[in-house]
Amino acid sequence: MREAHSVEQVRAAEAALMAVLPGGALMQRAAAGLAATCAGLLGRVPGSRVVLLVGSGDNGGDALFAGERLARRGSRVDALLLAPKRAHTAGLAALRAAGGRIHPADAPGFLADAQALVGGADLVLDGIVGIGGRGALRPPADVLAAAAARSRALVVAVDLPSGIDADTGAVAAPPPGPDRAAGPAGLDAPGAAPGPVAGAAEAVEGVGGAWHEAPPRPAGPGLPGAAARGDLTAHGTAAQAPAEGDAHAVFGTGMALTAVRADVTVTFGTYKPGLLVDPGAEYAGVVELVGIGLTPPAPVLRAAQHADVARLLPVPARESDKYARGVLGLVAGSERYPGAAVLATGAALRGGAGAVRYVGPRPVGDAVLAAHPEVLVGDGRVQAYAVGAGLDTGSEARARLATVLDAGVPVLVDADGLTLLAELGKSALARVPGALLTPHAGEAVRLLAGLGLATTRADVEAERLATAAELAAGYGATVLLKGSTTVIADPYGETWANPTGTPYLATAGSGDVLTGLAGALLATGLRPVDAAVCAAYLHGLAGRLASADGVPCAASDVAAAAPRAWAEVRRA
Ligand SMILES: NC(=O)C1=CN([C@@H]2O[C@H](COP(=O)(O)OP(=O)(O)OC[C@H]3O[C@@H](n4cnc5c(N)ncnc54)[C@H](OP(=O)(O)O)[C@@H]3O)[C@@H](O)[C@H]2O)[C@@H](O)CC1
Ligand SMILES: Nc1ncnc2c1ncn2[C@@H]1O[C@H](COP(=O)(O)OP(=O)(O)O)[C@@H](O)[C@H]1O
Ligand SMILES: [K+]
Repeated sequence: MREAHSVEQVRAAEAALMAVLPGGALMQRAAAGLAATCAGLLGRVPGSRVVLLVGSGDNGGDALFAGERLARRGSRVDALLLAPKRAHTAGLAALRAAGGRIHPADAPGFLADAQALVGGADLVLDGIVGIGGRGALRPPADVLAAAAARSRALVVAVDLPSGIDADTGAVAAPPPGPDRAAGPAGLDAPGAAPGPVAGAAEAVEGVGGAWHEAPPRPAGPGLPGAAARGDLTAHGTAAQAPAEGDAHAVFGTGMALTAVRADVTVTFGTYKPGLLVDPGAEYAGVVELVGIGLTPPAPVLRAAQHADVARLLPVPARESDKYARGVLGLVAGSERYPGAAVLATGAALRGGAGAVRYVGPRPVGDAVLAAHPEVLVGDGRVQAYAVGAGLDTGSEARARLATVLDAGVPVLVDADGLTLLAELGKSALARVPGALLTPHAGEAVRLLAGLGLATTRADVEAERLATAAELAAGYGATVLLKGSTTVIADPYGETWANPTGTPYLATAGSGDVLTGLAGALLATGLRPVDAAVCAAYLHGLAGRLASADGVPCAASDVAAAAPRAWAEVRRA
């Protein structure tokens, strides 16, 4: 399991450790781990070209000391000091002593030289800001972040990609204005007002190493799954990329980034939530954790791995029968949307329950039976309900929802069921012993409106953790908020980020498949939060398997791949 801690928790743990260690020891531990990862990525260290982007705080200090270690092993190291007067003094002296070259941002011609160095580097180390960062990158860091994204160098972020919010994963929008001016003293200039934007185009696995079957990224020399930079379009900048060193072209086309896009992030002591949640997770690339001896308290966010899910997945006992394994009642589909019922039942049959009972209009039941003859049709006893996929919002749907919410068993509410729930308000869940709500961002907006809170889809997408927690507390239910990073929050404060998935899951009916899996797991007796964590994980993995080699998949392919996902998890 990956555990993430807030900046406040990291600072407290760091202070406790620093009180009993000699000065500078923590930074040396961090720098040693960082240099070791960089050396592994470079493969051959002597003769390699390493460029350090050095900001004004300890994040820059880490980069300088790691640069010192690489210089001593034969790398050519160039440090670009973005705030020369405030660069880490001891780190600077150490790098100088090891033969590193220092380039202060207030030197004439700095920007053009800096871009040329970044363009020719094998590895760029991003030590601009770490957990002390606030808002968008300031000039000239923003321009150098863009240069790093264009270059063929591997970009390694120190602790976290500069510019992402460590606690939320939000990436600030660029400040308003036609072109961004950059000056030598730019990093000391006032910061931009933060405002989140969605992450850009690259498809990555989110949390590196979580995957036994990594996505098809070209492998770097030393770290399996890490990308060797070769494809400019991966960073969405190739079409506009100006010639290296052409500062005018850079400013003329507004080529600046509000955050660094890393291939690899080396983070210290513990994961930061922003590394596990998009858009930050996408900017972080593959994340490596370097232990520095911190002992932080309970995490604010967790991300499951195969073994965690394997421990939770139900296994039938020797003398189980289908009722003991759990029966899911699926209240889904309508004459208008019969497919949702067919998809959800198909997935539910692969979700570990003993039986799936379909409850709904007769013609839909016939369609379900035609596709899945093993489904029971009609009312009967169940251990959990899943209600809402393709249900419609008319009077019949309302009556069905009311019956389910009164049945005294755990209930998963999805899609149209959520629209109706938002109208009814949280009191509608009063008699449900364990509710699981599975909104996408648009449905989350409606649910928040049901609590009297106005927001937008963009705000939900930028603040996924806060939104899920707010809904969980407001409705007294577990909430699985779907999206490029699916996050899960229960009403007692437990929060998870799902590390599996692929943008190929953005296909019609994919949410119905998730409903089927999660509903079945709920019926087996898992706690709603555990059912949600397992279902999201399996769904993401199944999506990856169904779209292997970049072949688009349909939602029914995702359901069909669920047993393979299950098997892969179990093998762990
Ligand atoms: N915690 C631990 O256990 C350990 C922590 N360690 C390391 O320390 C790091 C934290 O160091 P830190 O506290 O010095 O802050 P840091 O991230 O360098 O940034 C602060 C500076 O950045 C500036 N700045 C802010 N926003 C900006 C922006 N948008 N764009 C540009 N600049 C911006 C800000 O300037 P100001 O706002 O004051 O003008 C200030 O000067 C941590 O991430 C890890 O790497 C390890 O060494 C060992 C163990
Ligand atoms: N860009 C993306 N990356 C990864 N997963 C995604 C992405 N977009 C959507 N998904 C996943 O696909 C599913 C879509 O569900 P939903 O929005 O309910 O679709 P539908 O209503 O068509 O079934 C969710 O599990 C969501 O997390
Ligand atoms: K950084």
